[in-house]
Amino acid sequence: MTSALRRVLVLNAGSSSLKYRLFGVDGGGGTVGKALANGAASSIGDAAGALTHDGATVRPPGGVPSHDAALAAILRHLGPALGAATGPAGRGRGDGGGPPCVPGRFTPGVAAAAAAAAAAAAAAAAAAIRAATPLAPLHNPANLAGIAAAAAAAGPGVPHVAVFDTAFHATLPPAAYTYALPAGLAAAHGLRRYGFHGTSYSWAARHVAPAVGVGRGELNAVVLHLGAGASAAALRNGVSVDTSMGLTPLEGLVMATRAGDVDAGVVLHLLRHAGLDADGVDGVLNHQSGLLGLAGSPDMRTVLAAADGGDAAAAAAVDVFVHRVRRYLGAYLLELGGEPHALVFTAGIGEAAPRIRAAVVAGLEPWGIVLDGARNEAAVADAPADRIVVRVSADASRIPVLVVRADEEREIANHVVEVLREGDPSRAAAGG
Ligand SMILES: Nc1ncnc2c1ncn2[C@@H]1O[C@H](COP(=O)(O)OP(=O)(O)O)[C@@H](O)[C@H]1O
Ligand SMILES: CC(=O)OP(=O)(O)O
Ligand SMILES: [Mg+2]
Repeated sequence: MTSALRRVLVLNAGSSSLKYRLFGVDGGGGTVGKALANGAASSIGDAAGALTHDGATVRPPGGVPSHDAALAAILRHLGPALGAATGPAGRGRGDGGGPPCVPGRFTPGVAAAAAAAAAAAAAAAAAAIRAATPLAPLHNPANLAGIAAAAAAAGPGVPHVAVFDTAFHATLPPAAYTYALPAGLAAAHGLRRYGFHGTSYSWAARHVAPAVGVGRGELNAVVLHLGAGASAAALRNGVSVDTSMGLTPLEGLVMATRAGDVDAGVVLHLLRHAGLDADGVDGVLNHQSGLLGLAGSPDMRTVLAAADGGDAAAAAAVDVFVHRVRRYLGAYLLELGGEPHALVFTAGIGEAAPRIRAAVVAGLEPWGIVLDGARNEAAVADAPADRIVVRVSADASRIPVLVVRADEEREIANHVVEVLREGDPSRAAAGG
């Protein structure tokens, strides 16, 4: 059965991006192989929005207005490759045909979170994902559109798999996932911390463990996923034991447009005294806050450049961003007993902003964290393109500081191959 699995198309919708990758599958369906096509829509909703296909970038006038528009453009571009991969309509995986189309990274419904597994995205699953959209309003609609559009493009008989961004955090202990709300109310509404960016943490664990010479099941690490959406996680024995995002991807770190942690009293104050209703508060906290709210741009590159140019608000935004990351880093170092195998930076800012890395670990030498200035400045731009883990700490650092090139698309494909190899998606190994 699995020998027919030849291609996996991954669609990965972030809050500001829609990345895609078409993978070949090697070893009779067993392992994810070469990327056959690769690209992204970036800065969606911004005038600077762009589409990149296999390294060539085009900037449509006015940008890329929405995830729907991004998806349409990507499928238009992929048309020939998809056709070649799927063969005539109706030829599915079972008869030598096409790719499972894989819209990735959903937030689950409550039941799916408890089951903690990647799940088949049949119509019922799509309905469950739709029902969970209030928990991930920035992500689920884009991924649901991905299912529909990919189904239309690939034709019948091609399996679709949803990989849940929360599944990796199914191991959170109750002390970490419980909100101190009335227990009955919390149970009735599924109010608990779920955590997100699981695909990225799963990828980081897969590669950091061998890099520091331990088995994946032994790895203790603090991982900082700093992208447009940002979160932190503490991994003990290879699994998540704490994370900064909560019921929704709004809690925790300062993000591009999301506030992260605020006193819940702020919400009440805005409702009672600022003339806002629930949608208005949603708009403020999810879309107008974070770097955008503090500094006028959601893009850390712009904010850093403005800070360099003497913009006090931009400099303050960087300080708030870093302060919040350090608060979680300190907590997670304590939680892991002070001596994890690694401190890991990953995602857009984590990979490409040496200054942010340096600020996050400044003064932590007494805690065994010593950056190497030159390595930090060079990473990861100067590392070979196929190097996933780059060390930026000094040799004397008791805790290695590593930068991991995030590859959520390949990790999604890894999970898909695992799911389809199992045959029964509901028995899939937790991941994503
Ligand atoms: N050289 C850089 N310096 C600082 N920030 C960067 C750099 N390159 C990218 N970023 C930031 O990374 C973020 C995007 O990260 P990414 O993980 O791709 O986001 P998404 O959550 O949309 O997947 C953007 O906010 C951008 O500002
Ligand atoms: C879950 C989440 O916030 O994702 P992203 O960082 O892609 O916005
Ligand atoms: Mg992301």
